[in-house]
Amino acid sequence: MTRIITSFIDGEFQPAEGARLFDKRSPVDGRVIARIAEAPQAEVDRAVRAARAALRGDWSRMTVEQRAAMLHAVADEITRRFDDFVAAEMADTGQPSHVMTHVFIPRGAANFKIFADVVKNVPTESFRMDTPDGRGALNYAIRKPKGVIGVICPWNAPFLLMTWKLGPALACGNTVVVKPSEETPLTAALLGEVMAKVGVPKGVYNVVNGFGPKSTGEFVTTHPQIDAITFTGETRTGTAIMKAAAEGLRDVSFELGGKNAGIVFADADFDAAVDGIFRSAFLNTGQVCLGTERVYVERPIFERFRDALKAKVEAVKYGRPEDHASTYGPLISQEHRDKVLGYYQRAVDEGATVVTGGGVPDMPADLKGGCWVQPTIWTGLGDDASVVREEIFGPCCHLRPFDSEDEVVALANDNVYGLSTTIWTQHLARAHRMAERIEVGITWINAWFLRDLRTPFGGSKQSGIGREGGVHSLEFYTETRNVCVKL
Ligand SMILES: O=C(O)C(=O)/C=C/C=C/O
Repeated sequence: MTRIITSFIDGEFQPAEGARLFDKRSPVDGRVIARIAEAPQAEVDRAVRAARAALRGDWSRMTVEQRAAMLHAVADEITRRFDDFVAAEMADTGQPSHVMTHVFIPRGAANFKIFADVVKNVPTESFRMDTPDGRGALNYAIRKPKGVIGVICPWNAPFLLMTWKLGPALACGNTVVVKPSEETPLTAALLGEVMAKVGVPKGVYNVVNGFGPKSTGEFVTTHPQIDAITFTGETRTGTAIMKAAAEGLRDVSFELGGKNAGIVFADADFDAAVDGIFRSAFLNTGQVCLGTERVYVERPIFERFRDALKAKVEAVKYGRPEDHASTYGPLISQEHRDKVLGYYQRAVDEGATVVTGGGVPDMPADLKGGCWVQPTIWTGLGDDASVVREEIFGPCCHLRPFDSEDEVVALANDNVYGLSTTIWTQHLARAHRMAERIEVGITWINAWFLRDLRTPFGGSKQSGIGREGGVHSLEFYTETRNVCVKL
């Protein structure tokens, strides 16, 4: 019997009777692994009303300490059900177990803990002012929840990215209506079980599944009782959400697309740089917004680096995620696979040298229905080639030699996106100079995807709006009010 996932509203999963169901297929082999209830407008409205009612209920009467303790309890329950979350995310995404157990799922608990601790320790400001009568006045700021937050989640790191938004949203006393990607509904549903188990007041956490335009996503972002919208995903979708948010003047927090540069200088720790660029280009089958799709290598080591990266790519092990020997998974869907293969073809049409990959692997019969593509490396393209400029969001990268710091800074900045960069050099001063000059939100030096959750995180240019992380998240998830008392 195929599992049915329904909306989670006001602390309960909704009945499936009468719901319009759509298939969730495994990216590994194409099998239907669940049927998902698409939430119509009326159900989204019920979810928003439940979230609004919860704002005025027990949740709003909790002290910061009580709310923080409850979020720690959520984190502990996630940890207790760690294997269930790993299994659900593997089923949804097809990504190998080590990616889940070492990278994505541990962040679920961490994202709740960090913000439970931030809200307990963050100061608010106060100013004592002098007045003509000599008696003065006292100003102090207070932070209030923003209200009902619409959380629109992506499919590439579903649980990590959903909880990255839920942690601060709930820690600040808001309530949420979550719309997972239609590709990856399982962990959001599982989190509903956790919220109920922990005793998070009904209506604080609500989940409605469905699609984007003219479906659940649009119903959430256009709902007049949604006070703010946070979204991680493609820039084009972000633009549409921002237009919807303008009606009613709702605030937005966006982490959007990227065309991130990897930069390797000849003095880099060679093996570390090869490993780092390999991870940044091919982890999660290249489906990471922070991932590297264009690699600039200082000319003296270009061929050696190209050959070393090629060897690592050709050593990946395709396979089912639950098979611990697997080191490489499928793309999320046939639609996305077609998009990536379209870029593979365009690269060849534009004259690329295909160093490795460029097509579809010959999979065993039981996996032929999956969304598999070969990890791919190109060289030889001009700086205006589409695979050098446009976000592909797949397991591919273009390598280009460079000769100077100024040249590679100009190359890295020559893009509409500005999310992240990973730079490999042992020249300390140069590393800091580069970090100053490259127009991105996050720069890693001799590292990639190394995350301190207290730091400001977000994109420049068309890679996003706002910064989340540590105290920075409070700017979006609270309203700051000033009180001035005449003494
Ligand atoms: O590490 C994070 O907090 C985060 O947002 C990662 C984003 C990955 C996007 O694909």
